[in-house]
Amino acid sequence: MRLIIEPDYQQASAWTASYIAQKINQHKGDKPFVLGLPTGSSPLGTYKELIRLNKEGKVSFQNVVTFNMDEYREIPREHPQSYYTFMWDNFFSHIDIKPENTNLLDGQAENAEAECQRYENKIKEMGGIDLFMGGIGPDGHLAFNEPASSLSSRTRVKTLTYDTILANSRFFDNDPNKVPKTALTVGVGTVLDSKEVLIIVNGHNKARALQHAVEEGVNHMWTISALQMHPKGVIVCDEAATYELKVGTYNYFKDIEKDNLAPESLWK
Ligand SMILES: N[C@@H]1[C@@H](O)[C@H](O)[C@@H](COP(=O)(O)O)O[C@@H]1O
Repeated sequence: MRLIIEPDYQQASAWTASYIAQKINQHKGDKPFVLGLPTGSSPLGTYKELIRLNKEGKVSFQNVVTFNMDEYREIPREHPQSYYTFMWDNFFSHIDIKPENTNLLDGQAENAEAECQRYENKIKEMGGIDLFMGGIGPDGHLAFNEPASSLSSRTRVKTLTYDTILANSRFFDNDPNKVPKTALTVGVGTVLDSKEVLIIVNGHNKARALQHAVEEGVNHMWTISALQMHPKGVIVCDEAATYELKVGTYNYFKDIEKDNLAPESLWK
């Protein structure tokens, strides 16, 4: 696993966006580049940077297909807090992606199981995900794979924990009762099948999760820790998220990454 420690959120976002843009630009062949995407506040800075790079002509999404991680059930996709709305408001409508190349789970599907299977099949049809970007919750959940989710899980319906409902209530007038109680989510196994996985971890409230992800063993109570099993896992974090790491761990990753060219230098 690589751990990239950037001084602050803005620089972590710039690093992530440049890395993704570089991967898209390096992609060869007729097959589109397949990108997995998250919602939440963690990726917002990355989306802003990718929009800028797209507008400056440094990266194009014409040959990119996206799959989002998750979607709430119980609210229609037109709802201001649906992940569909989030993606169009914060990313898709600002870049040159073809609308038919964006994939999101249909949270309103009557047959949720069939919808999840359709999603898994579609990912397979596209040849798998080249790069899955993600964020994590304070309890280390990846997508909506709450603590104790199977680390080989596939796309399915999940019930949200009260912690997650509370954390996400900030988008629902701070009222936990307004937060959907269930969601459709890709599984940990779905994410791990991607050729590469990049997770953004920022802020003090993620420090405990980062410590478990990096320093503790693989454990279903911290589903992000499954990244340790991935041959190409990258975590990009800010300084604030490192506060629970041992000084030795922090110094180790700072040291082994110090000579690696930061991808943002490509754009200067
Ligand atoms: N399902 C999403 C996750 O995919 C996301 O990583 C998490 C953290 O969100 P934030 O980035 O806003 O802290 O929130 C939700 O629970």
